[in-house]
Parts: sequence; structure tokens; C-alpha cells
Amino acid sequence: MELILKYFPELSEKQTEQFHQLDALYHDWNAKINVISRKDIDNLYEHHVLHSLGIAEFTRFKSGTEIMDLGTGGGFPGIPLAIMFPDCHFHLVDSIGKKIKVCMEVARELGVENVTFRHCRAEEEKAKFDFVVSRAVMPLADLVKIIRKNISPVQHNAIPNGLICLKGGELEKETNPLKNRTMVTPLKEFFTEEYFATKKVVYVSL
Ligand SMILES: C[S@@+](CC[C@H](N)C(=O)[O-])C[C@H]1O[C@@H](n2cnc3c(N)ncnc32)[C@H](O)[C@@H]1O
Repeated sequence: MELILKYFPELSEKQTEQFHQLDALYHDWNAKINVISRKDIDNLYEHHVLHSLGIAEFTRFKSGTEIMDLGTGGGFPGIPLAIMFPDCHFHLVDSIGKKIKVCMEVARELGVENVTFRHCRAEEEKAKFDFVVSRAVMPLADLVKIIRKNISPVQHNAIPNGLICLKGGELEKETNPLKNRTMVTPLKEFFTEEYFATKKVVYVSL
């Protein structure tokens, strides 16, 4: 939890409490429904919460921004971002129902109200959003193909609407076909922990 305050010292009391609650909630839910690998659950704040908040370091969403988390699993990056941006709306989508159930329960117990949920394949989701966020779901080209239909033509953020995803490792092959509309930002620009040494935020304007 100190790690979150180290990088986001301006959190309100409510947000601090909500981030604090994530520890017990995910330990509890993960014991029932596996959404985080068992050996990684003790790294919840660094590997999952702070990693998700890499998107908040990349861009601060304006109030009223609509965001879909495609393949949210247990709620990453959607739930930490929903706590961070209480004036934005997050729509969490996953094709596995029991993972969406974990997201719903965690959000309900936290009292996070700016989140909706849908158990479906993203291919079936027709609603429009300003941004789609995603972590560890599928290659960039496949994500772009699926979400083109979901990106609203109305712009009201500092950067054009599009896809913002968290990726690691060698990305050139993935980003090359989308080169002129892609921006890759290493997370080590924001976070000093070794875990982030090779991790990146990949933004594609659409
Ligand atoms: C490796 S998990 C990552 C979960 C979460 N984003 C995280 O980083 O912890 C990938 C998730 O994407 C979901 N997924 C894969 N393809 C999908 C699709 N076409 N539509 C919706 N969800 C999908 C899977 O059900 C799974 O929960």
C-alpha cells in the first residue's frame, strides 16, 4: 500500500482506504476463484495494482471519460483505475463469468460505483467508449481489430481516443504494422522498481 502512496501521494482518504481494502479482498476472493496466480498474490500492490496505475501515469483521464477494460480478468487494470478516476466510468468485460463475479464483488465491497460489468466476448460488445484499456489479453493487432467498433468519434481528452494497453518484452513486431499511430512508453520512466524494467504502456490512437 505504501507503494501506491509513494507514487500517488495526492489520493483522497476514500481512495486510500479503497486501495488499502484491495489486499484483504483479493486475498479472500483469490482463495475461492483464482484470478491472480497463487504465487503472485503477495505481490498484489506492485505487480497488479501499481502496474494497472501505469496507465494513470501515462494519461490523466478527464472527468466523464468512458473506458472499457477488455479481458479484465479479476479487475486489472479496471478496478485500480476506477478507484483512481472516480469521475470516469469503467466497463469491465470478460468472457469468463466467474472472473466477472470477482470483479463485481470486489467493486461492491469497496463501494466503487463508477463501474459496470459484462460477461461476454469483447467481439459482442457494441457500446462506444473514449478508450479501451487492456492487460495481458491478446496481440495488439487482434485488440485493434476487435475494438475499432467501440471507439467513440467524439474527443474530449488531451490525447485522441484509442487503445491503451500494458505490455512487456519485445514489442516491435506487434507495433510495427501500427507504427504511425502507436506510442510506446516504458514504465521505468515512472516507477523505479525492477519489476517495471521491461514493462510498457502502449497507446494506439484510433
Ligand atoms: C491473462 S488474463 C488477464 C486478465 C487481466 N487483464 C489481468 O491482467 O490480470 C486474460 C483474460 O482475457 C479474457 N479474454 C480473452 N479473450 C477475450 C475476449 N475476446 N473477450 C473478452 N475477454 C477475453 C480471458 O477470459 C482472461 O480472463
